[in-house]
Amino acid sequence: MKYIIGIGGVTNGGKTTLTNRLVKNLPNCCVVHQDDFYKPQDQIEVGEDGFKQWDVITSIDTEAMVNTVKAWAENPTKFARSHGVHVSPGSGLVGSEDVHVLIVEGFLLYNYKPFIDLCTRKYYLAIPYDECKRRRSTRSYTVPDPPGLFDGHVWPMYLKHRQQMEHNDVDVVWLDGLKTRDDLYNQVYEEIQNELLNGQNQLLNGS
Ligand SMILES: Nc1ncnc2c1ncn2[C@@H]1O[C@H](COP(=O)(O)OP(=O)(O)O)[C@@H](O)[C@H]1O
Ligand SMILES: O=C(O)c1ccc[n+]([C@@H]2O[C@H](COP(=O)([O-])O)[C@@H](O)[C@H]2O)c1
Repeated sequence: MKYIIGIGGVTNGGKTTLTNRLVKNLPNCCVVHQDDFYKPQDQIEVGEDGFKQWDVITSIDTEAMVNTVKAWAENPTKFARSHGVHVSPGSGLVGSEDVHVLIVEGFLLYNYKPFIDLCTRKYYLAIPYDECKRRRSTRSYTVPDPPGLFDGHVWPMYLKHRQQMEHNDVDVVWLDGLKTRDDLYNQVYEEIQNELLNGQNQLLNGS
C-alpha cells in the first residue's frame, strides 16, 4: 500500500523540521523536497518590483517533481533502495514491506493540480506574519534574501497562493505552526499511523 503525504505551508512554518522527524519514524518512508526542484538561478525571473521571483510556481520545475513522485509510486521499493532508505521485510502489517510512505515537503505544493491529485493526505502549516518574519530573518538560503524581500515578495506571494488554494477548495488539514515541535509531530504521526492501520484493516477485511 502506498501513501503520499504532503507537508505544505508557509516558508519557515516548520515543514522540514516536522518532515525530518516523520521520515525517521514512519515505515519505509522516502522524502521529496520541493526546493530541490528550483530552476537554475538564471532562469528565475525578475519582477516589476525588482525582486527575483523565487516564490512563484513557475520558478519550480513542477513537472519534474511530479515525475519523481510518480517514479516512487511505480516502484517504491526500488526508489527507497536507490535513495538509501532501508526497506523492512514483513508480512503485510504496518511496518512491513507492503506499506510505503512518501512525504513531499514544500511551500507551494497545493497550487499545482497534478500533484494535489496524487496526495493521500495534505497538511498545511501556517504561522502569523510576525513569527514568520522573525524565523525567516535567521535563515540562510543558498541565495540570501535581499533587503525588503520578505515584505515585498515572500509574504504577499504566500497570501496569494494560500487564497488561491482556499478558493480551489483544496482539502488540507491545517496545522498551527506555533505549536511545539513535539505536539505537531505527535499529532501528525498519530493521524498517519491511523490511516495506515485503516488501510491494513480494509485489506484484511477484503473491502
Ligand atoms: N514548532 C516550532 N516551534 C518553533 N520553532 C520552530 C518549530 N518548527 C520549526 N521551527 C524553527 O523554525 C525555523 C524554520 O523551520 P523549518 O522546519 O526549516 O521550516 P520550513 O521548512 O517550513 O521553511 C527553524 O529555525 C526551526 O528550528
Ligand atoms: O532553495 C533555494 O535555492 C532558494 C533560493 C532562494 C530563495 N529560496 C526561498 O525558499 C523559500 C521556500 O523554502 P522554505 O523551506 O522556506 O519553505 C521561498 O520563500 C524562497 O524565497 C530558496
